[in-house]
Amino acid sequence: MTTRTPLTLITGPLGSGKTTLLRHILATVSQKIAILMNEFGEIAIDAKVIQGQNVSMADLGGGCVCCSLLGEFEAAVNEIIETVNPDLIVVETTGLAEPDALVFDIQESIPVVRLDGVVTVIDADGLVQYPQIGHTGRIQIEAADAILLNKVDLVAESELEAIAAKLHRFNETAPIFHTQRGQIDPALLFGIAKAERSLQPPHHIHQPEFDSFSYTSPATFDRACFEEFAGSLAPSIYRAKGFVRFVDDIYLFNFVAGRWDFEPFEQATTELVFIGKQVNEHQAEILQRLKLCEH
Ligand SMILES: Nc1nc2c(ncn2[C@@H]2O[C@H](COP(=O)(O)OP(=O)(O)OP(=O)(O)O)[C@@H](O)[C@H]2O)c(=O)[nH]1
Repeated sequence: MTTRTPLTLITGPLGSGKTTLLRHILATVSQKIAILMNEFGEIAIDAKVIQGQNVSMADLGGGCVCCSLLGEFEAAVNEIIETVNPDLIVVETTGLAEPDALVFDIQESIPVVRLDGVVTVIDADGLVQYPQIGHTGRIQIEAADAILLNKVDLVAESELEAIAAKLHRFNETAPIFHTQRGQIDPALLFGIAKAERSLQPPHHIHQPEFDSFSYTSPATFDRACFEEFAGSLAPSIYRAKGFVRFVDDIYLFNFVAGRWDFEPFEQATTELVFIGKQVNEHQAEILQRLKLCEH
């Protein structure tokens, strides 16, 4: 009998810390890992963030792996096993993905892998700002074998208890680990799949309420102008990410629910993705404001 390659699924809402966790896993796990990335925006920012780390990776393009890209997903899994023969496969889904269809597909249709666990990363700060857990968030929590309640540095201890209790109502069995920047012993994330999992195919009608658009530019940006821009983005922009070139260097820019940060990052040019509800209403204004920040 051929052995099935263990496959771990990382899911969780937009900007909750999935790529940060993946970077931590890649930095701390010695086995040969292959990564499958699925991103929502048309520019693959996360794939570029991970690429520098000398790891085999396949990128599943813009869209949601949970429905329209299932065929591509199966093909990518088969190809990565044939070409790289990894010890482990880790899949990062978009924050908008509902993982139930994917879990079903992995168990039923891809004989070369076995589901090793579903890890759901939750943004504690996001849940304080937007306490309502929507349909997609609920499915992500229900599917979890382990939940990382991440960004605990941004939230008071008393609020964390209430959030953990809320998560527990949707999933009574998954352990909840409090983390900062995904720092956790990776051993707690592998070999954790539930023995019993519903094998009903989900009736999946996925209608993401989110849109995205992107922006690329060969220009250098004025940092103060860009920071003012980031500080006054319309509240409907929940997530923005990408690379920005300032005079001194180029940075990875991450914006989630009104908070943002920069990290020096080697990249050639400025490219940004904006994600939110009805973002297209703000597209023209955002592009115009970015133009004004170009040197
Ligand atoms: N303060 C704080 N920031 C964090 C923590 N974990 C991640 N972040 C920041 O949150 C932002 C988003 O992190 P990512 O890892 O890119 O989130 P993601 O879930 O991969 O995002 P999407 O793929 O767009 O859904 C980045 O600015 C991270 O540095 C944390 O524990 N504390």
